[in-house]
Amino acid sequence: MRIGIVGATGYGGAELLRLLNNHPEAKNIQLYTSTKEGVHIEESYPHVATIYDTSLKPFNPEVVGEDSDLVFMATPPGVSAQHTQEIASHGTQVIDLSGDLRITDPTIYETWYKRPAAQIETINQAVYGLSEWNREAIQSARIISNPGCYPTAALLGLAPLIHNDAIQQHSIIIDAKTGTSGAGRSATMMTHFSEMNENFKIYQVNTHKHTPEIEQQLHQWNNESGAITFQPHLVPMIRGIMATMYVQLKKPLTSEQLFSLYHQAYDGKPFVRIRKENNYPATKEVYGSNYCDIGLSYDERTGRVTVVSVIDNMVKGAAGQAIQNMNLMNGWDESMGLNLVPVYP
Ligand SMILES: NC(=O)C1=CN([C@@H]2O[C@H](COP(=O)(O)OP(=O)(O)OC[C@H]3O[C@@H](n4cnc5c(N)ncnc54)[C@H](OP(=O)(O)O)[C@@H]3O)[C@@H](O)[C@H]2O)C=CC1
Ligand SMILES: CC(=O)N[C@@H](CCC(=O)OP(=O)(O)O)C(=O)O
Repeated sequence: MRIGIVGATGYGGAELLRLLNNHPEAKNIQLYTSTKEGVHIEESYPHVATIYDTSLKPFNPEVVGEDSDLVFMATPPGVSAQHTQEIASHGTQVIDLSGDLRITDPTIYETWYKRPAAQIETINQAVYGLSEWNREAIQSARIISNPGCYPTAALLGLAPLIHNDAIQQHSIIIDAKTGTSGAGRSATMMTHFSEMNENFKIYQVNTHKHTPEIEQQLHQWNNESGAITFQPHLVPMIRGIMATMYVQLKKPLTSEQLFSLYHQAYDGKPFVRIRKENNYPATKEVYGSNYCDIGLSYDERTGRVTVVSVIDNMVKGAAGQAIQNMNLMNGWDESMGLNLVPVYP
């Protein structure tokens, strides 16, 4: 398959390069740039020297569409909104890692992203690529909106309870922590070493753009579901997300019933692992892999469940899930190229 990566010099692009090197169907990979035409990828990323002997080509959506069977858009907000339709018009599959096509209501997108939404025709064609829960639609999709990193961790953790209508409306609190690679390769005041090392920050309080994305999917699963509290934090690590979620149950569950809901949902799904009782996942235990590990506890005193969900933001939260979706779209084994043991320690 001929694959194009737009935004190959960014962190999402670099992670696609790492993973696609082990993918048997990814034979012909072209890399596109908006600023570094003609530069060898090794100059941006010496760690891929001798593995990718390729120079960056200028990003022209018409050429990219013509020359590719599938394109990954690993680009900042706004780029996919503008160019996906033209790329897809060549019959090319598009997987967008940005948030441009995830929100189905353009008014909600514009409120949270503070920029113009994509054309409604493009948004309507895009299928939300939460691989474990939207398989049939993904299998027949031409355009995928790859989920955000926080929504992936949060939604995989909440799905079994929401599907079983077990949660009291308005009781969902998602307390999430991420590493700095989530902010991309460009240095910012928020993430540079002196600001972030030995520090722990809360950010975008009640205003993060992943809030409507999580609410939209929860509502599609259960129309009783409404507003949530979602609070991101930045911690001094590079990769990883931990979403700790607190939800009030409608009726008490035994611990056995709680674990049974999660096993019914995820047994047979290769990338979601449910921990045993009293065992909680750490971000390092999924580092560099496509796993989402989930730990659970029901507190009889409060009637609340605590769900702990961890992913690697660069893999299951971006490039890994994008490749899982590429596999589903093309009728391949969903694990193809993704059989990675987490890097530990
Ligand atoms: N990092 C993460 O953990 C995750 C990221 N995402 C999303 O994936 C997308 C990429 O993120 P990430 O790789 O971290 O970001 P980076 O900032 O590291 O990389 C983005 C790349 O996009 C390219 N680019 C910028 N403007 C344009 C343009 N107008 N046309 C074409 N290419 C352009 C740049 O490359 P060049 O200058 O060579 O053109 C740049 O290297 C973002 O939307 C991000 O929000 C989603 C989930 C997780
Ligand atoms: C540390 C940091 O800044 N993380 C990013 C992660 C989100 C992201 O990558 O955005 P999309 O997946 O929606 O494009 C953030 O909070 O905005």
